[in-house]
Amino acid sequence: EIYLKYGATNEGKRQDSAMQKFRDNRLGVFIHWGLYAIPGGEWNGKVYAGAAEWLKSWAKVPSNEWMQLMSQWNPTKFDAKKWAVMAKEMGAKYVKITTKHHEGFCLWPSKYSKYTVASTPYKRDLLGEMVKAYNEEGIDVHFYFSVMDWSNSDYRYDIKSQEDSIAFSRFLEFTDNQLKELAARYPTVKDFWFDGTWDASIKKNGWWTAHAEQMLKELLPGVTINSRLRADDKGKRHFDSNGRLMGDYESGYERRLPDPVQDLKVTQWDWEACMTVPENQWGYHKDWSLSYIKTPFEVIDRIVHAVSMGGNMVVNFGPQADGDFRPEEKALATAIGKWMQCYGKAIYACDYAEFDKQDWGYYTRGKNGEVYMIVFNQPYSERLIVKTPKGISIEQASLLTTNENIVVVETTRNEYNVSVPQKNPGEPYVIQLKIRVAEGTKGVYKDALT
Ligand SMILES: Cc1ccc([C@@H]2N[C@@H](C)[C@@H](O)[C@H]2O)cc1
Repeated sequence: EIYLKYGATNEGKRQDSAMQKFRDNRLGVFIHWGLYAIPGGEWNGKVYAGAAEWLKSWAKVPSNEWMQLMSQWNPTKFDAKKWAVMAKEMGAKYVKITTKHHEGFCLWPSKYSKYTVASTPYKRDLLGEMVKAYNEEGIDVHFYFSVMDWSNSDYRYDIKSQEDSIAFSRFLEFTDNQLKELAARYPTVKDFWFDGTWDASIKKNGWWTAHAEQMLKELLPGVTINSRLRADDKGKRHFDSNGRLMGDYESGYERRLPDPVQDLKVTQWDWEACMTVPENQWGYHKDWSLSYIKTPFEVIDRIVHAVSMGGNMVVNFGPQADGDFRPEEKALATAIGKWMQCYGKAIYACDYAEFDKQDWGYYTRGKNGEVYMIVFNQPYSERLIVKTPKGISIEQASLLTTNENIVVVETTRNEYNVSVPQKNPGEPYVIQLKIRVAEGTKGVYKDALT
């Protein structure tokens, strides 16, 4: 054990009601919206295939030139209520909003920066309108906040001189002020998801990351903070030098997921994955033909995969500069919502089932011990193999949507063939298992002598 002043503050998973709500929410929406939506991946006639919210970097645009985009910021089609209804109909229980991305443009009228909505043709407090509208739909609001701020001349990638150190301490004070401002203006916010915290300057100031976490938790009791903010005394990030998770949930699964067989360690802590629909695009990009666009079932697979391993999934949307969403994203939200309407019982407030994963799909476990089989790959054998943990047997199985009884045949100790539904549902479907914990029953099957 190394003594740490700025290491992990939690021992194991937080068990308070705010964290339980975070966990039970399971499905979130990411909203990446900023000046980058205006050029949409194109600069001076050249279209860049990289992340559209990084266009300033790809096209090497100086900050003062980039911030002139503010004069064009006028999302006349923005309607917070429509955005909230879209998230509601998708079945999202929370929304993570980019309050400020790396570019430094603030979606709220911050008094600590001149780069805010207040200094654009569309003066309104967009963040405030979104918070109100989502909350009115019963949707929790989480704030994405980029510490790295390309618009602030005090930002430093590293601390190599006394001047760097003085400038960066001014920058950290500016950041504290913005965080306090966000907490004061929008006290219903439930979470801060920090990004832009990988630079050496932050790793050398682990104390500040611990202070920022503590400050927000004092201002907003119950608020959750992601691991990505945190660096310990030695600059170790996410997990401290003693291997303990910092923050309240692991947030390293960005556009990737843990392996459901090899990476079961993630079930020991809370975690949240986030994903894009085109591989690289978080912000609005005008040309989605440049990369593969995931189908609704491919997005749903990732949502279920995360929940089956005790994690949350946040699906990204990149609104247009005019404040509307592209048709593909509206269609995706509708398709996910339709599926969640039928099968959400196997997702919301569900967790890792501790059953070994099988080829046909994923397991989740509900609050009352029921186990769900979410079937993505129905085998030609028409039998879904289930191997139960020692001492657990299957009592009964039914199709979640119709309650149709599903035949279960025990094939050997702790192994069963669960039949597929009479009529193929034609979409990923859910079988609910009623399991029995058989205390101490002697198995009827003998081990082979080899
Ligand atoms: C290398 C890299 C840095 C930052 C990112 C940001 N994190 C995502 C959540 C988006 O905000 C993306 O811009 C992505 C890749």
